[in-house]
Amino acid sequence: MASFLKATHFIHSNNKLENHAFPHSYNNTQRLKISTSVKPPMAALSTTPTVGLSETFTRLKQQGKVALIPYITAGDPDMSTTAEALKVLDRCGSDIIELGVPYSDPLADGPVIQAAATRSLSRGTNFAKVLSMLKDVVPQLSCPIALFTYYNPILKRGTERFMATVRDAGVHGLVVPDVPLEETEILRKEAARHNIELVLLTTPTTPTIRMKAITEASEGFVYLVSSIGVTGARESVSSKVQSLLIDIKEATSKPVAVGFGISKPEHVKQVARWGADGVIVGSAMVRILGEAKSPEEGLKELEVFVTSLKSALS
Ligand SMILES: O=P(O)(O)OC[C@@H](O)[C@@H](O)c1c[nH]c2ccccc12
Repeated sequence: MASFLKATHFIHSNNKLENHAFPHSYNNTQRLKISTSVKPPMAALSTTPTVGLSETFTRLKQQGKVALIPYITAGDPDMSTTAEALKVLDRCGSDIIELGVPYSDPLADGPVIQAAATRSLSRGTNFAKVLSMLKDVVPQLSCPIALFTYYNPILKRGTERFMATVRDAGVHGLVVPDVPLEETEILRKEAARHNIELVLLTTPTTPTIRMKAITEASEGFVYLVSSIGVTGARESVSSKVQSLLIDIKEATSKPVAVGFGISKPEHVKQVARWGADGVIVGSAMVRILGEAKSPEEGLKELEVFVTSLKSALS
């Protein structure tokens, strides 16, 4: 519990989101061995076997493409719509999907995602239900899933059991925003052992030395938070992102995806032009599903929206 309290305190007191870094506890060669020797059980049933996050970026880079990474909250408006939404997003060219586990105290989220989490929880969504939905749906997807969760569900289950469970559901990546890097060592170790790529975040206020440590420890990609504050659509993307991307790319050859406030095809184009390897769009997707007149309408609107973002990247 202590580490969770410290983690939440970290966000409250600094009003920012980032991870700290320890030097890598395992190297790339070891990592490669892990990824080739451990095959995801669910992917074997899939028509198009999914590859992990970093491999997805490698393939896209070879084609000169930038990854489109939508985020949605599981269980909003209901779990079967989430299952359908994952299929729609996949079919419309998403390269990775970030799926959020709803949490009652989502410190880093703005009003749209907070409201989605509240609705989802009030319908009875819990971690087990999200995982059982994923077990069904992941074999039908061609793109990998990065599960987004606050630290609490991990703490409750224990890191080892948590990683085994999410891996068993076919999840490839994990984003945990409320654990400072100093406390991610066990998470990273267990994630690597279960072939899960643990994505770490850096923000505009992260000092350079710390940013470097974060890029070194991050797996799959580096998540560049475009602006301080909480998630939510914004009018424009801060032009600071361009220089942040230059700095990060000087520090690492790992792919960098930008998120926070990206909600329009123009934003996506701009961020791609600045050299990002991926763009993450959350609140705009969540709003569509949450505000639609019916789940069917929401899915239709989601399809139109994600298609417009995808074509902005081609
Ligand atoms: O909602 P936005 O502004 O488009 O940002 C992406 C974001 O939704 C997703 O990655 C995310 C949802 N909740 C978070 C909390 C912290 C960091 C990232 C996230």
